[in-house]
Amino acid sequence: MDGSAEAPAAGTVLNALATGRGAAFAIDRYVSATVELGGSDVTGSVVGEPDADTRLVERCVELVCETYGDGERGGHVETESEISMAAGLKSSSAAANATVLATLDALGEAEAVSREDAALLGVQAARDVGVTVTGAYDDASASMLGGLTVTDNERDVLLARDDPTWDVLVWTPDEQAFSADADAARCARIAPLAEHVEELALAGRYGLAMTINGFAFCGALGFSSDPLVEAMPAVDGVSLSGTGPSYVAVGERAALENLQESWETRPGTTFLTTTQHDGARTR
Ligand SMILES: Nc1ncnc2c1ncn2[C@@H]1O[C@H](COP(=O)(O)OP(=O)(O)OP(=O)(O)O)[C@@H](O)[C@H]1O
Ligand SMILES: O=C(O)C1=C[C@@H](O)[C@@H](O)[C@H](O)C1
Repeated sequence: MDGSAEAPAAGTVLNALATGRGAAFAIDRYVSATVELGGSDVTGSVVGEPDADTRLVERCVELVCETYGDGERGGHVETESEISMAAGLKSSSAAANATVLATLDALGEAEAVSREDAALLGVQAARDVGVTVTGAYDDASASMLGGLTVTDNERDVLLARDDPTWDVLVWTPDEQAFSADADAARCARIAPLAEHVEELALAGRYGLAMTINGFAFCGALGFSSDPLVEAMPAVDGVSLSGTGPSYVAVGERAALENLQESWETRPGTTFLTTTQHDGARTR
């Protein structure tokens, strides 16, 4: 009983740590998962990361087997990622989505379960193992469904989904920032700005929404706003992604290539990609 799947990473339009409402968009970089069911224990590994914390993906396998299985209890999950962990690019949501779909694939149930329900199992797993503040259904839904989603993470409700087509530039500094360690109390102080970002996003003004989000959350979480100022006004939108440390900019390819020359003088890595519209899939 084997299964495999992949799910895209994502960037942020609105960080949900201020109000519980967030927005994210899928990008064309992937986390893949392969699952072999059997035995009585669930184990996990991450290719190239022998010390990685695998509790999230193991919990995903357990929850899928409990919910949709026929008595299966054990198995092994291995993930492989094109993006760094704890970089703000939603690798946890993508790993959870890929693992949930791969486990459903192994059970022969991948087509019988809605993508929203599959994403919600990953959200539950993330809450169970404590790697999220709000549950991050914004990140999980963008990765599972593709495109851009706006969600209420307190009620786990999808408020809107859209398909903007952008080129995307990402800069990931040489550091990690785990979402669960973010200062949620400081984020709550900027709630009026987050409410404004949400209104803009629900009105389809994604670029301005994400740029205001960027300045607000750089302030709240202690990241530099210099990369945002450098990016404006040539791009459609630019923000800190998630709880950092990555920054994402969206817009026209030529403007992003110019910005890449400036961002890549900083320590870390940059890459150009695009929005992704199809979401997670079995392989
Ligand atoms: N590729 C992966 N494979 C397995 N587990 C992963 C993977 N990526 C993330 N995780 C799990 O998610 C945990 C928390 O990740 P974290 O939320 O900090 O990262 P992120 O999703 O990259 O960041 P953000 O939510 O800011 O985008 C990790 O400690 C790990 O347990
Ligand atoms: O852990 C969380 O709840 C979150 C983490 C970040 O990715 C945020 O961007 C997201 O909106 C919520």
